[in-house]
Amino acid sequence: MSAGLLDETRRTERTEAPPLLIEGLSAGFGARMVLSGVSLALAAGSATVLLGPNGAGKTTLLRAVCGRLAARAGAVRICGIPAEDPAARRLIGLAPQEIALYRPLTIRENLETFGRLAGVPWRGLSARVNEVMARAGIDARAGERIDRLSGGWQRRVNVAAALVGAPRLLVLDEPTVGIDAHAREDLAGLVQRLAADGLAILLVTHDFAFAERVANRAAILKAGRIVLEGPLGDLLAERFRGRRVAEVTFAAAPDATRAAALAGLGLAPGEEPTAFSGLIADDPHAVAALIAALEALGAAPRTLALKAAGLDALYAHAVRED
Ligand SMILES: Nc1ncnc2c1ncn2[C@@H]1O[C@H](COP(=O)(O)OP(=O)(O)OP(=O)(O)O)[C@@H](O)[C@H]1O
Repeated sequence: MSAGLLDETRRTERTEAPPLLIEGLSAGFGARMVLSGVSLALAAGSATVLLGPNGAGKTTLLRAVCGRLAARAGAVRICGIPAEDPAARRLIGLAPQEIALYRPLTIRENLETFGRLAGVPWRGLSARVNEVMARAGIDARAGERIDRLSGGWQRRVNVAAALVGAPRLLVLDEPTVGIDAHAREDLAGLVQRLAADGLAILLVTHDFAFAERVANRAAILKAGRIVLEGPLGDLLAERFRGRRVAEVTFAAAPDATRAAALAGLGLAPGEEPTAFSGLIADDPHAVAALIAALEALGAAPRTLALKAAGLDALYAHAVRED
């Protein structure tokens, strides 16, 4: 086979290989293993949210994906290329949690710099930067310095910087930290467009509402293992068919005894001390029975709302289960 044909064959293999394939990955630091037997595949055009409690190993997994942590067992491949190969690194766009931009430089200057770092040749750089700015909706302010931009704009540029090298896999680490609702909507739209363009997206976030807007798959990591993974709609249907989430608030925070009694009714504490929620059957009798049980406890609810189980319920369910 000629060298040219071999190159062509390799290229074909690479384009057909999934943007991210993790198989049986175990990795850690020194004697401490953090990830055990993690497998995950991301197809082109899909967006996967990776969730997990603090310390579950999300950042460690991202490090392995970016080739910055060697596998003890298993493998990570980017479009078929081992993650530790520099060629794989060039196929990944990473938008880190901390805004990683040159503050005194303009948007355009930042993107040109990131383009050079990502190996974009000089000749195509300007056109590539223009294309990315248009895609990210930031071209109108191309000449403005980063330190003059709002948090929301800085986030958009942070994502755009990850796109200049024309990656196949985009990794977004907590992209909604520090931005307002409007900027969050803009960002959600951008991520959806990027997935529609064929990028594979790996999103790490604690922002369930954002994740629900943009992700079509979810993976939940707990103590270094994937405990749940699949299409979001299927995961929700499998676990919550015929049930809804009842969100209850009380006039005052229940004491420990009453909280224990509420737990007995399947109601777990929410973020506010007066808020509790739990799953109930999706029928009017179940609601009436819950209200009667609460009244019997002397804990008549101030409000009771029913909603479809979403990613937050799925996460709570998966993390609680052993
Ligand atoms: N450089 C390191 N050396 C030793 N242990 C580490 C190192 N980095 C992380 N760990 C440990 O690995 C475990 C997983 O950490 P990791 O940061 O991957 O979790 P995480 O899911 O990203 O958590 P968080 O949501 O808090 O960011 C933790 O117990 C952490 O202490």
